[in-house]
Amino acid sequence: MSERSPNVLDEIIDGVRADLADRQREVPLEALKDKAAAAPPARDALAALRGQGVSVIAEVKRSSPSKGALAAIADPAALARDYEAGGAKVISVLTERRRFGGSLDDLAAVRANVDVAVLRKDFIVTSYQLWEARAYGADVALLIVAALEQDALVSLVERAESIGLLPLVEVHSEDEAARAVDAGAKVIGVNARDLRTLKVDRDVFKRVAPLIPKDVVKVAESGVRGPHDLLAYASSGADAVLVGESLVIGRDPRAAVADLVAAGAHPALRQSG
Ligand SMILES: O=C(O)c1ccccc1NCC(=O)[C@H](O)[C@H](O)COP(=O)(O)O
Repeated sequence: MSERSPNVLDEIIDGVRADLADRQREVPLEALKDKAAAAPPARDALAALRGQGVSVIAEVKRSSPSKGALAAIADPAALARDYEAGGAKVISVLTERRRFGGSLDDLAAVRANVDVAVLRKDFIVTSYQLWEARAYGADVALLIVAALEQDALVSLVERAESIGLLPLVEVHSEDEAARAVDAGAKVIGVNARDLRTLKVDRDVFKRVAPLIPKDVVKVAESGVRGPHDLLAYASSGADAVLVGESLVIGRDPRAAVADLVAAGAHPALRQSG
């Protein structure tokens, strides 16, 4: 990446690379590929996200750099089942350990206990992590444009698709959206949170979404506190919203997802699925 001062995203990625080096020493790539080959086939997240209404992607999130500890989540599979019962189309599992308290075991536990597609939400910088994602059951993998040079982004999009993962390519600006489109992303997430500064600006989606082609699924990420935020994102063209914090800190995650799903199902929101 170009010369700039260190920021939160860089710090997270430094930790991710250190943990990754440990795992690569413990589990050779060939062993991971064997595990991926033995995993159940990937679920069709693209079809789920292209369905009627605004889809809800509900996230298993214990903590975050912006807020610290959010919820203990002793049983991520139980939380994911609640999300699914509320109508979530995809479950997002944060697998980063140091700042989010997640793990690949969380991912596997969630995938084994729901019937919907599951997203590995992490800071993916090598194809090894994509093989891990598939080996532990993920159907979708997050690729963050701000964390990748363009050639790396293109090659990770291709590698993800070649091993059966749907890449969700995350952007936070017009330039990043252009890079995601050039990389061939079928699903683009516009994150309201600037991962370098942690500032949340829900208007970013409104600015960036018009630059994304119509046939690409648009996911509005972060800052959804309830149905009113989903409706605002929907009015700017969101096909789906990705929600973490407000679900894990609430008393009834199933009802909270159901409320979002009901708001997103309003026939006036979308002319076609
Ligand atoms: O959540 C953070 O503080 C954060 C900081 C740095 C990098 C990523 C971060 N979060 C990942 C996400 O994008 C969110 O977990 C996801 O979009 C859900 O957001 P929210 O509903 O606001 O929890």
